[in-house]
Formats: sequence, C-alpha cells, structure tokens
Amino acid sequence: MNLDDIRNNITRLDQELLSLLAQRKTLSLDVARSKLENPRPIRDQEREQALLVDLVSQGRQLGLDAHFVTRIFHTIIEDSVLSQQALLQDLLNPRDSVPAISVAFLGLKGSYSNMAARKYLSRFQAPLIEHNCESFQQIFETVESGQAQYGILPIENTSSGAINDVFDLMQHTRLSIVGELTQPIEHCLLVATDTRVEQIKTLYTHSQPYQQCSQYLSRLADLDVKFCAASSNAMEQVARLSRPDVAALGSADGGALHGLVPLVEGLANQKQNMTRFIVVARKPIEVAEQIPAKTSFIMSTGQQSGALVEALLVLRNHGITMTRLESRPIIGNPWEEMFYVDVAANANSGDMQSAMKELGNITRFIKVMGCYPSAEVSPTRIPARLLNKTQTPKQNEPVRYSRHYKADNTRVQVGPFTLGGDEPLLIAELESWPGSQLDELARSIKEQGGQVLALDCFTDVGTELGLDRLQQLHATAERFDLAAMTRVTNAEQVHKAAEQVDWLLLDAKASSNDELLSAAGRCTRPLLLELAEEPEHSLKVAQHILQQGNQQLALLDSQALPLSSLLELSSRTHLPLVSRLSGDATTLPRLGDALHAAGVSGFSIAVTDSNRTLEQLAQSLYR
Ligand SMILES: C=C(O[C@@H]1C=C(C(=O)O)C=C[C@H]1O)C(=O)O
Repeated sequence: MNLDDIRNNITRLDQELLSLLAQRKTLSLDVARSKLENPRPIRDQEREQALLVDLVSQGRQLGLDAHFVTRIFHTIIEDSVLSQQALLQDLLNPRDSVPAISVAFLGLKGSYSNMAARKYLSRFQAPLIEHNCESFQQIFETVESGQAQYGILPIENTSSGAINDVFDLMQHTRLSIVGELTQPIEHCLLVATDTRVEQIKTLYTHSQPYQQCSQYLSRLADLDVKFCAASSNAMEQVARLSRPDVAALGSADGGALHGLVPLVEGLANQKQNMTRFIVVARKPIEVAEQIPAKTSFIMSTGQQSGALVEALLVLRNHGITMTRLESRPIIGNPWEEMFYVDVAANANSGDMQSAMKELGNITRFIKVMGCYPSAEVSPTRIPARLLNKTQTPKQNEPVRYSRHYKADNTRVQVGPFTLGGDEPLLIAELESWPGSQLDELARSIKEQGGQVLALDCFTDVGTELGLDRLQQLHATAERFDLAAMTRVTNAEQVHKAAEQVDWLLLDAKASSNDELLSAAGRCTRPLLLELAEEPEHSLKVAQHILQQGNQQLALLDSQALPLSSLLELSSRTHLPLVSRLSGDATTLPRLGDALHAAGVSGFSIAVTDSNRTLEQLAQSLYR
C-alpha cells in the first residue's frame, strides 16, 4: 500500500469512529429518557467502572495501553453525561422559542469570555447573537434590560483568585445564576504570517496575559510591548498588520477567529491556569433531581462572635457540603461583610429548604442567587485492584525486594542525603504542626545534627491547609538545608507531596490501600514504608511498590522489633532499614550504636522544643 492508500484507509476509519460516536450519543440520550420515566440519577459510576474495566482489558488484547483507553473513554463518558443532563434540563425548563440565543460578555471576538460563551451556549444549537461589553456592569445591564438572554462572567481564576468586581455587582442584581463552566486559559504567541520567534519585534497584549507569561517573555530579547485594552484588540491589531515581526498573546481558539495561528503554546508561568465563569439570566431555572446541582447564595450575619460559625453549622447539620466561601465588604456599612456561599445541593431539596429557613432566622440578609447543574463530571477511576485483574499475569515475576534480585544494599537518595551509605541518616520527627515555631525547631534540628525534618502536613486538616503546610515545610527545610518528609494517606496527597518534599512516608495502614500504593510506586520520590505487625506482609507491599517502578524504597520499624528480626530482615532484603527510637538520653545513643552495627541505616526520633536527645544520638553515631 502506498502512502495515499494508507491515508485513505485512516480517513475511512476516522469517519467510522465519528459515526459510531454519534450512534453512542443517541443511545445515551435514550438512556436519559428512560431514567426520566423511572427516576434514577443520570450518573451511574458503578456502570462506568464496569465499562472501563472491560474496555481496558479488551484494549490490552488489541495492543492499546490502559492509560490511552481510559483517557478516551473518560472524554466520551463526560460528553455523554453532560448531554444527558442538558436534555433533562431542557425538558424541565422549556425555553421561549426564539430563533437565536443572545449573550453578553466582556471584550471582543476572541476574548476568553467570548470563547466561554460559545462553549456554554453551543448546547442549544441555535445561532448566537453576541453583545460585546466594555465592563462587567454593562453585562449586567444588557441582561437586566432584556437586550441579551444570558450574561457570562468570570468569577475566579486559579492563578489570580476571586474576581471581586463581579462579586460586588452580584450583591445588587436581580439576575439569577443559571449555569457555570470552567475554561482552561492557555496563552499562545499568535501570528498572522509565516514567521519565527526570533523575528518577532513587537508584541500586542493585554496587561494580564503579559504578567501571566512574564517568565517566557523575559527570554525574548528587545521586545517592544504595546498594551491593549483587551486580548481581542491585540489580536485584531496583529491580524490587521499581518507582518512577520508582530505577535499577540491570546488563546489559540480566539486567535483563529481573527485568522491568527499559534507560533508557541503553553506560555503561562503557571501551567494549570483556569477560569470559572458563571452564567446569569433574568429567570432562575430548576435543576432536575437526578443531576448534581449547585446552589449559590449570599448572606450577612452581623458581627456578634461566632455568627458565621453558627451559620455554617446549619449547613453541616443538614449534611450540605460547602464548595466555596468568599467574603466582600458591604458598601456603605464599614466592617460588615457579605458572604458568598456555594453549596453542592439542589435548592429544592428538603435539606436545603430547611437549612435556608434556619439561616433566615439567624442572618440579617440572605438571598439565593441561583441553582444550576454542576459542570464538573469527575472521571470514574478504576481501582488498582480491578486494573490489575485486567492485566495478564506475568510468569516468574522476580522477587524484587530480595537479596537474590539485588545483592547490594539499596541506597536511597533523600534530598542531598543518602540512606544506606556508610553514615546513618537522622530523621527528626515533629509530632504536631508547630505553627510559627517551625523555623526555630528546624534551626535547632540542624544544629543538633538532624538531616531530615519529618512532619505530617495532611493529618486532620483539609486539603487546602494541607497544601499550605506542605509549602511551608518545603520552604523551611530548604532554608536550613534539611530534607523534608511527610506522611501520605491517599493518591492525591502522593501527587501533591511529590512536588514539594524529598521523602514520602507510608504508614502501616497504607498496605490496604491499593490506589495509594500504586500512586506511590509510580511517583519518582523516595518512599519510607512503615512495617506492619507482620513484616512478611510488608515485604509483599514492597514488592507491589517496586513493580510499579519506584525503586527508592526504605522500611521503617516503629515497633522496636527484636534485634534478631531486624537481622533476619536485612539478610532477606536489600532495602535499607530505619528504626524509630524512643527512650531517654542515656540509653538512646547505645541503642543507636547497636542497631547501626546490626545493619540499620537510619534513625527516626521525636523532637520537641525542650529535648536534646537528637544531639546525643548524633554525637554517639558520628563519633
Ligand atoms: C449512558 C448512561 O449514563 C451515564 C453515562 C454512561 C456512558 O456514557 O457510558 C454510563 C453511565 C452513566 O453515568 C447509562 O447509565 O448507561
């Protein structure tokens, strides 16, 4: 077959794929109708999981890898769920039959708001009338006066945070929130003609994308920057000039509307750059019970102590999850705040109705801004235990932790320090979050001879605070030239911690969490696995981790195993051993010496602001 023939075959297959996808979508809408007749939730993650497990297994037999298959089907299922939800919403909220949909947004053709408007309204499959607005205020006015049916407003951005002006305008509007969507912000260098980056001499841009891409732009020499009122103006200008020495910053899709093409993509300093938009309209909508809803409301509570807490407790008592809380000053009432609350609940549900009634009694002001379908369709994950079942078992898989597999001791590189080398490694554990004392303690640990600072960032706190602590731990460890370690108890924590700390601790309970072990086994940071009561069991866990790829694994004895057990362990495995020591300043150093002689390569010890046991241990070990 020559190239043309092969390409013709590919084209034919792609057409078949498209027609199959369209058929699948039709069936999925039939499913939605049947769910309406026999009411049940649109989303059925058990069914999705069963589908994915089968598809991954069949894909493997066809030579397609699991990641590829799941990624494609996550996208297909997301579209299927969103289409089903849109169908239900349309049936519940019939629209006036107008020939076109009108929408107001900030900026001109090609702005990020314009792209968000197009994406959101594409579901109605009707011609779009676009109202370009110069301010958020003008968007509200255009919808309030009936010139446009919908308004699209950015409300928060992952790098710059809440967009306060929009919150302030929401306080006074009669409009309702009827939808939300999240749009990735992907800045590109857009050009009108065939050119190279080195040829670009003038850049047209709005100041915000310019700041968000500062790192990339600082590498371009002698760039003449011309600031424009909006990205869309910048694009218009570059399209008009149509010269090889000018470029604009903006999205690839937006640029395409002006006939521009991206020369370089992904320019933002922060790679995960996303904006959440809300959609406002004159009439509120209802959300079908079968789909996940969000409700946004605003309230002010008065300034008596505990007033906000009391209000939030009402939500908790009704089992309502809050997804966002924002506060803004009330204009004209100094020091009073208006709270903006998003909850994952349908405003019509029994729980929400009673919660709002109770809140009405304890707040000074409360108003529902709207209830709308939640736009997030979180992908269904296949648990590792099922994923592994779909794998054809390998024959004679080597026992990776054993001395037969590897005779020499493994050396684990923890930041700048080595575990399993000649010198023992000293880990100082802080037992609770020390707050502002962190730097002081780190300084003392460093002085006493400690090398690793171990501190739980995630225990008993929410994700956001956990991430904040992680950053503080990272910064402090770096400042005092210590390595940092933290405990991880789920896969998400593994991903986050791997970005910030040098060593991840898996406690003995981790052995029952397949997803956690697989994530840890696939990450590239060293791991410390706490031995279970039965060390044999932990070796199986170690095998599972090593099979996933991560070979930087050490074992932690925190139950003071007898010397004989430790010796036996180190005769069976090349993985370095760490002992958690406790005791007083006189016995500790001797214990440390003995264990080191028996092959233990690291010690972990609890440090407080008053004890200096670490120093005594260090002096004895490094004598
Ligand atoms: C189509 C259905 O609805 C949803 C979409 C699915 C899909 O596209 O495969 C699967 C399960 C549901 O979350 C269904 O329930 O079968």
